[in-house]
Amino acid sequence: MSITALNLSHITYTYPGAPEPIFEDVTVTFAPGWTAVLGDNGIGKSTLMHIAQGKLTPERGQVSPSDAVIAFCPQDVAAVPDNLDDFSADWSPETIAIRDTLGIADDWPYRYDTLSGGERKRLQIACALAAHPDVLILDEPTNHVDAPTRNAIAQAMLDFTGQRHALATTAMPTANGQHHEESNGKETATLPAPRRGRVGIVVSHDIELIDQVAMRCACFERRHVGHSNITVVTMRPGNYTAALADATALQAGERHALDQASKEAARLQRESASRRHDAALAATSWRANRTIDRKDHDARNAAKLAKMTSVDGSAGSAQARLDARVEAARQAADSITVAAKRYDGDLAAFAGIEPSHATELVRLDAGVIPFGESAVQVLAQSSDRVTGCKR
Ligand SMILES: Nc1ncnc2c1ncn2[C@@H]1O[C@H](COP(=O)(O)OP(=O)(O)OP(=O)(O)O)[C@@H](O)[C@H]1O
Repeated sequence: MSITALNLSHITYTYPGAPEPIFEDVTVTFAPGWTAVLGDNGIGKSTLMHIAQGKLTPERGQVSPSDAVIAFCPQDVAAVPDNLDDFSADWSPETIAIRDTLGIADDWPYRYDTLSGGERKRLQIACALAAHPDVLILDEPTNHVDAPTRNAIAQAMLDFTGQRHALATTAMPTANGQHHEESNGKETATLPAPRRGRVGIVVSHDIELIDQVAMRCACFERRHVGHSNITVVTMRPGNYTAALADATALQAGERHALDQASKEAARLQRESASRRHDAALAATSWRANRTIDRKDHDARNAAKLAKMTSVDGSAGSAQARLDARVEAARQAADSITVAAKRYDGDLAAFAGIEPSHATELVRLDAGVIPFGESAVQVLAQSSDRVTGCKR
């Protein structure tokens, strides 16, 4: 069978006892050809692969098509392939081609326990390929293997999707001392389109492998939106190098957009606070006007102007409009998602702290603010004077 894609739609999953879901409403489509799954340790790559295979059932969401044949090759080389016996007896042309590409010696299926780690890995992958799945998931297939083995694995992966292409070759020794022509990984052509409706998914941190085989990268990322972090999966075209360039450019743009939106929200907030302050002063001045000397025309005119600009209805509605703009600007800033910061030991950079250039940090109305057993008293007409006092 051949499939058009493996679809994971609106997946939500929480491990039993975990305080929050590891995924919430995650949707990702794996098209034919190889997709590299990238992301930090512990972000949930293996978990999503278990959901794809049906080993874990999501609380919400579906995997389709439900009848796709999915083979999984685990990271652990100790895991003996389920179909090892079938493989040992399979001498079909397709399986012979797989044996040749991966340099599988005839006796290997009969002595799995005595094989080296790299040999077991090749045999595990050969068995998974020999099952002719619609979807093949490889979990870290090149951990602890040498360069010739990695290149043999890459070539077998490309054969699976019908994407073998011209690579320079080197001789790879097998356990029997035979020499086997294998790729040295130097690509001589760009990756051709897959010729079969077969989906390959490789979870890997091996940049060289990903650059050799991947048509696209499913990037698992923690994203900061509003006031929380969520896990999203972003599909980026191309191999690791292309996906990294894409992600870097996008992140720079997002950070810039967030900075601009945050600055605009802060500017409007300052303007709103300043107008409130002016309005409060004007109101005070208007009340004081009653006691201004009749002959002090300057003072009386200033007080009248203050009333007109601040305490009448139009000033009130202008303030309301400004407050609405402040709220809209805040919501705009909150809706921008950016890559969540990772803590690398630099607290100022992690928390986004930088010295303020403002001459005024806070302006408080006069009064007393309860503060635990103490209180903070703000003196009238002196926004720069704040004193602490016992209640
Ligand atoms: N059975 C489980 N019960 C509870 N939590 C689990 C279980 N299995 C995994 N986790 C947690 O889920 C998170 C994701 O794990 P997962 O193995 O999917 O990550 P990963 O991206 O594949 O990591 P790595 O790159 O290190 O292999 C981790 O924090 C892990 O501790």
